[in-house]
Amino acid sequence: MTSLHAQAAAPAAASTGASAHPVPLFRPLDGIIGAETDRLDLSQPLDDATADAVRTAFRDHHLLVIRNQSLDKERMYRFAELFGPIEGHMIRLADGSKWDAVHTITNLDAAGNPVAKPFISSNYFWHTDKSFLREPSLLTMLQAVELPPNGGDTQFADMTAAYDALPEAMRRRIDGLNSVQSLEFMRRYTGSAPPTEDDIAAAPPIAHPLVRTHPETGRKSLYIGMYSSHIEGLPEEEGRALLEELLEHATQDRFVYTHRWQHGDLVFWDNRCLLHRATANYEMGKHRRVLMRVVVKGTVPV
Ligand SMILES: O=C(O)CCC(=O)C(=O)O
Ligand SMILES: [Fe+2]
Repeated sequence: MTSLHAQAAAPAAASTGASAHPVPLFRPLDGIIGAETDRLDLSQPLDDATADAVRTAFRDHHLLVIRNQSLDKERMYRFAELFGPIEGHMIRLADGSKWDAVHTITNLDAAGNPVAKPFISSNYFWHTDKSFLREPSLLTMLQAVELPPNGGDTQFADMTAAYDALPEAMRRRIDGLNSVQSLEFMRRYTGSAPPTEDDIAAAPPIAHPLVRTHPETGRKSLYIGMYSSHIEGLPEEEGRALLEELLEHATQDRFVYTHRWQHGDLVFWDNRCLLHRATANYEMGKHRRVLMRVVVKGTVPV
């Protein structure tokens, strides 16, 4: 938590005079996770030291908020690339086309009018992006483009803290178990349209560790959410009950940070150790909510 403050030099762009104790680039948010800064301008490429400071802050805080940005697709893509290769998308739009690497998520219909039920309604359930893939998403980045006057928050839950807070007996019970992640299950669970045969063929159900070790911090966290269908080797009902119990535990208020979007916010988070969900706390059929989105590809969970 504190290593960033000890190590990071103030970025050149932000230094306003020599100081023996440079002000840290990011300051922690007043929640369980996350840090923010208003001292970066991502419209220009970052120098190496600043890029390193941002990556270190990401490792330490798992969720970063960079205020006052207005990036085009190209700049957002370039910034996200500092964290790894950019993920392609399998989701098809109504006209058969696929999402661009940098795409938008909105509550707007094809004519640009707000609709009460947005295109991806499963985003309102706790999840970690693409956990049904062999190599699930590492980092998801959103930039506010249009916001409702109030609400439209995004929530994040800290799966490392949730794991640490489990009773010893439960940790012993779940260490070493695998959960099966399934797109088809998720669509049923969230009441969304069933996937096509092609979608299922491209992403058949896959087992991932229920307790995942973060490749950079070495810390264990729960790897659960709406794609988690059942537990390998357990009767289906027992596995479901366990998954529901863990999800309920892990999404208690004490593990959750609610991001109240401000104009100009660029927010990105670590899917390896956080769950997230959109919230429907605004008048969806009346106000526009548009966010730009890009995702960094991850590796096989261990
Ligand atoms: O709309 C939101 O607040 C979150 C959407 C989401 O789940 C995502 O971008 O992966
Ligand atoms: Fe998501």
